[in-house]
Amino acid sequence: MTTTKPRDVQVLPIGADTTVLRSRTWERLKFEVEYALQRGTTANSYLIQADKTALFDPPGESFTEIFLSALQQRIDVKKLDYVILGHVNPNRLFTLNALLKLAPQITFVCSNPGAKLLRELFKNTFNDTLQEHGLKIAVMRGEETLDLGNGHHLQFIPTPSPRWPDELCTHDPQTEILYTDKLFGAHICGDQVFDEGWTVFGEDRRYYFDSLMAPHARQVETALDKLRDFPARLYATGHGPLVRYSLIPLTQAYRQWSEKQRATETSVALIYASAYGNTATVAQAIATGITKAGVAVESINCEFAEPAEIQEAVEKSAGFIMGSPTLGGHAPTPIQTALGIVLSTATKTQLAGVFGSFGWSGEAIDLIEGKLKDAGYQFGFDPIRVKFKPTDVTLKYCEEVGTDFAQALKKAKKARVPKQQTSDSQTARIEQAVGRLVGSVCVVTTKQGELSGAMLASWVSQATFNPPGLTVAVAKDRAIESLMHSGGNFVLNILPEGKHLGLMKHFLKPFGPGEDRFAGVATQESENGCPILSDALAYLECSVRNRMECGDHWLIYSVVENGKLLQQEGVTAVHHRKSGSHY
Ligand SMILES: Cc1cc2nc3c(=O)[nH]c(=O)nc-3n(C[C@H](O)[C@H](O)[C@H](O)COP(=O)(O)O)c2cc1C
Repeated sequence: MTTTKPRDVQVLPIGADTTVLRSRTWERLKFEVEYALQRGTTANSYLIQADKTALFDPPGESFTEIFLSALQQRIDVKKLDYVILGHVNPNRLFTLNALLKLAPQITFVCSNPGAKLLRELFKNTFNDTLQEHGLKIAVMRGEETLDLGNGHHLQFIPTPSPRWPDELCTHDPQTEILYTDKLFGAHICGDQVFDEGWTVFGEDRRYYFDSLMAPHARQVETALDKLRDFPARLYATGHGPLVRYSLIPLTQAYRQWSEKQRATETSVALIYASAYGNTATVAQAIATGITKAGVAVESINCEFAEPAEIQEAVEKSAGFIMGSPTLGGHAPTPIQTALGIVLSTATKTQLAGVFGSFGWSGEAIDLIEGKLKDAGYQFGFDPIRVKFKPTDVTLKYCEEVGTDFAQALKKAKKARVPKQQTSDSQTARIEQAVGRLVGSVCVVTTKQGELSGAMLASWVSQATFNPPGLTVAVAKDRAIESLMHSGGNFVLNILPEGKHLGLMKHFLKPFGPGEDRFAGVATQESENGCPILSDALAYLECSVRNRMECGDHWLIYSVVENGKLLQQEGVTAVHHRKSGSHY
């Protein structure tokens, strides 16, 4: 999927006086879970040229130069009136500073928390520009409007969430374009600007939602309620295709996915603060791991949460995890306040966890760990200490930690709830019958960059002749699941009858987060870069084409691109079971 195409800016008119400028990268932009599908992304900016000129969401630093050059070919940047910010982030600052130097008259338009952050970021990073030009900011709290002329009388809708406390959507009644910032996006790069044939984006949109929105599903629902009042022909998203053809199904899907999170019985309160985004990135990876195990996450950004909100989230959760950066040898004040609330609210049966990003000493993590330990809480995992920015490997580790944490909560709950005396001779009969389905004993192996994974699989079946294809059912909470999205490669190792028990035992044992699944196992590398088990009967090199969500599993359809018999003699090991409710 990766290409070496250079970054560029794609420009297209999309409505009266309105143009989209899509800063495109075909490569993974950052080491954050949301970019893990590696399909590149677009940072979408928009320009309205009416009596006044407004620019929405200039892109981050890696695009500054090409973006400004594309912009200057279309407008006289020196005359730009407004820069509207769907959210403020440090990465965008570089471009904002360049714009301000070119056009000191610019008024920035953002929410109240956005304005605070913008001032702080300029003060810390570009104080010279601040001193020279000052910073004109129009704060939009929801009542105010901005008239650009020609009917572009903009209305603003604050949609705060723990991840983007300053998020601000904008509605233009003239074009009926709703500028939705992070909502309804996808990290995918291509020539297609709109979402015609939108079902092909289904997997990317769902992945984007799961990694970015699911941990604050409650706030997503509030945002949907607010946005419902604004007629929209187009969602002008911050990333990926603009939403024109799937307005209704995508909005419904967001509603449905959010409700599903909220209806989940077991939840984890994920309480953190993050000055520069690193702790937030770790929090996101942990949250992804928790939600994929079927446990909900209630994210709390301490800096923007009321004490009552923290208390309520802790009270209703089965476990809590706290994350903090270390700044000046301390945990930031909001973390210290939140820790006090947690200590006075959480019961000792609630499982705890601690993480944080630090530079050199990491006192905040020690402080939280020490206080929780002294108070007698049990930890679901050893504190995660990340030096500055997490790497790909660290994020995968955090995701697996999150999954294990969620599984421990589910196990504890199961132990507490007495087994229901279900009638159910009928159920038992079905399970016995389903158990008579058999499958080949296989091991799925994969390697992507520094990340690798393996899983014993017997729910494997040939699915097509042309192209040669097969399906594998992968439980949603499997660690390998996140490496088996469309475009990903794996090897299916088919084990020989009689010699399969050793490998079966090895791959069935529980692995800790980040543990090497191949230690002590003879392997060689396949053409697609994944491990082949040397003792397999045969292997198939597969490429994932699509995934179907089926209850607690993903059914993954893949095309076989290469394969070989490793042993001429021998037959396939077959897995016989007593019940269809177990593997
Ligand atoms: C002003 C400032 C003070 C810092 N003080 C410390 C410190 O005392 N000890 C430490 O380990 N790291 C320190 N750091 C490094 C941060 O902890 C590190 O950058 C971390 O990744 C920030 O996490 P965040 O992105 O979630 O805010 C400091 C960083 C800054 C900018």
